[in-house]
Amino acid sequence: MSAPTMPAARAASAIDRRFADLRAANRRALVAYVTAGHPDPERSVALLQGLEAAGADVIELGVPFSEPLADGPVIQHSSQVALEHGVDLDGALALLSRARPTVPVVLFSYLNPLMAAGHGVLQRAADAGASGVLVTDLPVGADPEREAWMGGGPLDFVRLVAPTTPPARMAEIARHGSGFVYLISRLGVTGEQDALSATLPETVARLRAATTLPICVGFGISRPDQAAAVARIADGVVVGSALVRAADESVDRALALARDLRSAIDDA
Ligand SMILES: O=P(O)(O)OC[C@@H](O)[C@@H](O)c1c[nH]c2ccccc12
Repeated sequence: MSAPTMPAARAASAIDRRFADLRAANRRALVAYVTAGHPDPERSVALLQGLEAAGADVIELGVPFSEPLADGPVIQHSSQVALEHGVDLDGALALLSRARPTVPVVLFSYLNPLMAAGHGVLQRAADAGASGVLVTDLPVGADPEREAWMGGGPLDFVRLVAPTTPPARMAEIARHGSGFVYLISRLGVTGEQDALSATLPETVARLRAATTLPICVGFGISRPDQAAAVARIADGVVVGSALVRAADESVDRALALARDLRSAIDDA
């Protein structure tokens, strides 16, 4: 059984508008992942506020979770640190509403914290300033009722496609999402890699044929040259672990990396 398709008449969201503006300017998005509450709540707010000026077009705000199974060591550690600072889903929303970044924010969460928070959580997230939600462990068709909940609320529902996803399934996934489609560049967990997957351009082309949504690629992109290579084939470049690792040193380090990624993407 598959989940209901997104309503066709959905009004343009902040994410839609951002990608439309980028397309009109022939630019690609820098999508910056940070973990809420990492390296500590104060610096997390500073990071959220600084990322736009540093060139981020969309922020993925990770909700700290005790079993982050899709995440590699850098993001796992950041999640642990944030939890030690007492930042959970409610804490993440509180930090977001304090920071109020003007770029669209996608709340990145495992299903469990959202379930535990109950039905009003999507509206609370929207009130705190989120424009979208991505649930890392809720694939299309897995749980139509919960998917209808996620997709039927005030937030864009961003879905994940893997390099192994067959073309027909890519189209189905995209139909059940909104905002953009997140293409995982390779199998495995999050984390920096020396080389991009050689088959990435073909995978992006296949996804392109399956959807009109913007395509953002993440997993293993950490350096400006890698970001530039992805910017030549996709609509957006997601960088997580490299920014989180830089934030372990300082907020300035992370913002400097964001600026370097931005200029590489613009020059691509
Ligand atoms: O860390 P990387 O390799 O740069 O990849 C981005 C990734 O961290 C971010 O989008 C993300 C964080 N946690 C996730 C869980 C599933 C999918 C994606 C993610």
